[in-house]
Amino acid sequence: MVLNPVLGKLVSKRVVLASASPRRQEILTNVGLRFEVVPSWFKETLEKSSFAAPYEYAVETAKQKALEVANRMHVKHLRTPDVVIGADTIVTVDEQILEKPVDKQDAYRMLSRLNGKEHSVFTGVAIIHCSSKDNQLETEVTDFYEETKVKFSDLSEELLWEYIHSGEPMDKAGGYGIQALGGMLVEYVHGDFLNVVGFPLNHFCKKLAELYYPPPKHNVQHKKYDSIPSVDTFENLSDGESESSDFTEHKGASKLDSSGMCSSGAICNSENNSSIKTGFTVPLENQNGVSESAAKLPSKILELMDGFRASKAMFVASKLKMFDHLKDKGPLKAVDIANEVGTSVCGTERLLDACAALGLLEKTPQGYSNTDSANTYLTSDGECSLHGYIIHSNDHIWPLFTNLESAVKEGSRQNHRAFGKKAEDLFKDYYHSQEVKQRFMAAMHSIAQLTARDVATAFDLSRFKSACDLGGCTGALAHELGQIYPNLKVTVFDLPEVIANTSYFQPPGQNTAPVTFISGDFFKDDLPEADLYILSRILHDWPDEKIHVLLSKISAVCKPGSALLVAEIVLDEQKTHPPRAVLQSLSMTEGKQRSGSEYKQLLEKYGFTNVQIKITGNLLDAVLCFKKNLSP
Ligand SMILES: Cc1cn([C@H]2C[C@H](O)[C@@H](COP(=O)(O)OP(=O)(O)OP(=O)(O)O)O2)c(=O)[nH]c1=O
Repeated sequence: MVLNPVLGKLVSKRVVLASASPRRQEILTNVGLRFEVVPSWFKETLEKSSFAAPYEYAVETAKQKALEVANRMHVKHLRTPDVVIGADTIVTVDEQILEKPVDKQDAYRMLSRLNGKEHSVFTGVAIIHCSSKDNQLETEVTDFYEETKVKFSDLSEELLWEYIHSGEPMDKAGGYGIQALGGMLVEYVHGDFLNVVGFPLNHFCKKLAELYYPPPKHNVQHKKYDSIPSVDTFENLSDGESESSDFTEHKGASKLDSSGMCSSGAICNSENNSSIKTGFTVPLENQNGVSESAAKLPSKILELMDGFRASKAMFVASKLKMFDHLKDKGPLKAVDIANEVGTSVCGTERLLDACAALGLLEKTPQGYSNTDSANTYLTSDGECSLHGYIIHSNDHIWPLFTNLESAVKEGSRQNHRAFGKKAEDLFKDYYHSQEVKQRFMAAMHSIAQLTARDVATAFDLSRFKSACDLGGCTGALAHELGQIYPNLKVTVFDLPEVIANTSYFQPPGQNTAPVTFISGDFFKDDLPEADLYILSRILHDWPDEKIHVLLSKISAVCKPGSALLVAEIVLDEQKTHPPRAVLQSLSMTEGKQRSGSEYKQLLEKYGFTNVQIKITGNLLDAVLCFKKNLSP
């Protein structure tokens, strides 16, 4: 798919859409972009008269919306995003800016002004690349706008009021929605239709192309200075062709040279570029004007080369519970931590420095202390602790990955090489060793806690009265469902040895809705009755024969109208995104990761219909489907 290289650049980044507009969310979701939605709290109250042109107002508002979210996420939630996207749509007629109407009279005033005339719709967009240095947020703003001309027919008063009473105008700039009933008012549109709906997708992709795929420097002298992106079409972009651009990518940085110019020679963001970073590598020219690749920095490859060191440093610091010690007692010197943990002073110092370099710890003359992220995610009792999963990754997944070469050669999981045992024997360990069992459950619990809200809210499940989470382990998702849907009776169905160990993981306090735990084997035993069944992170692990047994059973107990909710990472149709899922496949379980169409096909095969897929942009996506009504 030709667009992949452009949007693909955002895949590994934490992207946030700073907008409550459902249209913007839909436009970006439809092209496969994964993002979080954090609506901006910025009040759209900039003084309009202070802007020379209406689009400047829209661009500035978009920028302020995005900056507010970037700052808030950095300060309050301590989750600095990589990219924040903000947008603002306005309608202008007779040099007046129209935003969203405040009431029906206001809508009437707006629509009357547009009646029978041509007007402009401007959307300002800001793309903010964020990074955190010494706990300070650093931002680089790229912004642009798009104009579309729209002409309304001559409309009667009656029609205008009928339209206003439909309620549609209220949350829309200019008081109309071209994508729905408002489309009937419109005689013609000149320009990008999606721009009117709230997001100029085409220009956005061109901007990304300009940022991530700057053309070679030798174009510089001859290129006209304008604000039009230097890459006009995407057709010529493919990952193969863009190899050199990959090598010149710098995290969170637009491609500007030290003069503030795009390497294309276009003045980057002549529309308004609020920060300019210097020192980017641009291809050098030799005396013949031919660009050389001497200065290219393969940052992506260097990052991958070192990635395993970074993972292991975090794993070992977690395993030695250094983050736990620092949470209780920090700041501490390396020698104190070494004494507490029983490690060498020099080794501990190196490990702590590595963690500081990775942004997990802060180092001051008083010693080392946890960053807020470390407190939240890396301590074993942190609010959203990932400790269990990290230990599982260190003890179980790491040894498997060190045998990846054999796994690829043989096409099978490498338990025998990694642990000196066959898969069946390892499974016996799981049965017999309390420690192994608890470690595994803690791993599942930490991931389930982190993903539960996304899964529980991916669809409106309020119509269901009872739900059964098959393989629901510690009940983390079940509790979240109970919180969100207080009338839902939730049951967790899992193996007896799992159910016997769930008490340790139950949330404290009486305020949570009760969850019922029932033990059984979902491949063999009768399933509890429910009108919503849930399979969260189950299907990707099992081979087709087992999935056949499981889905046949669920389908058989599901009454028509009952539903099945599947939570998995849904691959794109090319099966190369998101990378997390693709890399997980390398564990070589007998199961596999699937794309949206593969899930649809699979579920339809077992009598489910109306398959809906929600890409959450986070760790797990969700698929909801309904048991078909029996044919009459
Ligand atoms: C003209 C027009 C606007 N719109 C919408 C797009 C925007 O959502 C809205 C303009 O308001 P905005 O202030 O741009 O956006 P918003 O309030 O919906 O969301 P946020 O501020 O959180 O980003 O009008 C349509 O949906 N159809 C149309 O035809």
